[in-house]
Amino acid sequence: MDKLQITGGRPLRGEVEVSGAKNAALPCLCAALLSADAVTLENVPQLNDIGTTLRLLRQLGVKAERSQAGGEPGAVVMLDAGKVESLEAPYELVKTMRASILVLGPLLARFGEARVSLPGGCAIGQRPIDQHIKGLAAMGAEISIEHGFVVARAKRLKGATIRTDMVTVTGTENLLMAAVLADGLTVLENAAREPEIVDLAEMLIKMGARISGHGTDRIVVEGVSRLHGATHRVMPDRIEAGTFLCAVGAAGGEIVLRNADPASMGATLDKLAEAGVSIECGPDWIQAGMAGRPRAVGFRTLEYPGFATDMQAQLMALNAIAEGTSVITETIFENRYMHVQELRRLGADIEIDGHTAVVKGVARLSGATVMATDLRASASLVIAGLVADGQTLIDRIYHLDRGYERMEHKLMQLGADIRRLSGKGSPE
Ligand SMILES: CC(=O)N[C@H]1[C@@H](OP(=O)(O)OP(=O)(O)OC[C@H]2O[C@@H](n3ccc(=O)[nH]c3=O)[C@H](O)[C@@H]2O)O[C@H](CO)[C@@H](O)[C@@H]1O
Ligand SMILES: C=C(OP(=O)(O)O)C(=O)O
Repeated sequence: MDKLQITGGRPLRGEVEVSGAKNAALPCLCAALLSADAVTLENVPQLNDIGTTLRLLRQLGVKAERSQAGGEPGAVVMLDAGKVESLEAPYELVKTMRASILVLGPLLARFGEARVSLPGGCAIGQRPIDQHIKGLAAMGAEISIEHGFVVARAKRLKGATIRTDMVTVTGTENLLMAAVLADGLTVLENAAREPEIVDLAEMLIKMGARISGHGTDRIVVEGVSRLHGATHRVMPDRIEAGTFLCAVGAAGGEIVLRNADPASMGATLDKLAEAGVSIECGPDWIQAGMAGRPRAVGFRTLEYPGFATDMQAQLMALNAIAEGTSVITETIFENRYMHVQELRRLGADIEIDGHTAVVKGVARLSGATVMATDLRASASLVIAGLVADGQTLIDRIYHLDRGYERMEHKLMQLGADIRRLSGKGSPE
């Protein structure tokens, strides 16, 4: 398994390109299943999760080709779901990536049947899919759990008013993709408002879907009988961008992020400004600088437009070396503090009490060997490693590779002393 070796203490200086958003690209790739015509996606990041999704789509019979656009960051992916041969998402692929559940809505809506392996629990929490199932059942699907698979059938889905018990991002995406081909009107109440939902809705609209209210908590969909092909550019990754901003806030220096979407990053930008990071934004760029230690900033994770749970670990790493004490509350996932014990190995002073973490900023961290436990936990260890004295070795970075494109190259470009040590053996 690959490891990252970081020698800390260098400020970050220079420019980097933000990649396309993983969490927008994944549903957009699955949306290609909704049409028999070809769909082209631009600005698709090169990530393990994208590779897994393409393998899954190919297994279903979708023709999927990716090519690097000349001079453009990100890749172009062409998808043709004209000849879907299988309606089953197998355990081997679903177990490595929960977002595989996003094929359920499109397969059921277009083909009247789908079998998707149950994703199971994962490091950051239980993450059940009961709301996806409840919503599809409300649209008339017969759903059962058989041999570890969700088996769903419906001759044609019927529009319905669905109010999910909590705000769920992939739940909203699955129901939205199911509703676009359903018979009649669907109203999604308590819908997620994340920018990635808006990106997906915009792609579906280009394919001929009739959707309004995306970006609010009430999405209205008027079903159509078929969708056509389209070309769509995936939005920039607000979590990757926020991770680089936390890195410069902790390590110091001055960076410019290109191909960013500051409009989708309000809560993160506000918190970093509160921490003392100087921030200037244009329509698609962010300049951020930091001299000296940041100030501690408390926060609660919330659904969009609140502070994203996917940024919690990275801002905690910044707080670990800040002046003062911060109180952090994780409200979305029940087990998203796995990075804390690893940050402690680097010298951080963090106490956990239930959903709350109290972080007493320390003046210095010291390099050590640590283990990545999930995607954003890995990113927080990278940030801490950039600040720590001496060498930090981060093991199990396959988690990082799920969601960050060429992270070590981008950090190297900014002057960090970081390198990948290739190891043998593939992760489970
Ligand atoms: C691929 C993708 O876009 N992943 C993101 C998505 O995950 P994901 O869509 O899986 O997260 P959800 O928004 O669904 O989860 C929110 C909360 O609702 C619970 N829940 C959800 C669905 C359900 O049927 N039942 C249920 O109880 C979850 O366990 C969690 O506690 O949103 C999360 C919250 O912003 C992000 O951290 C993930 O990066
Ligand atoms: C938790 C995340 O992703 P996923 O939902 O794919 O596990 C994430 O992107 O931080």
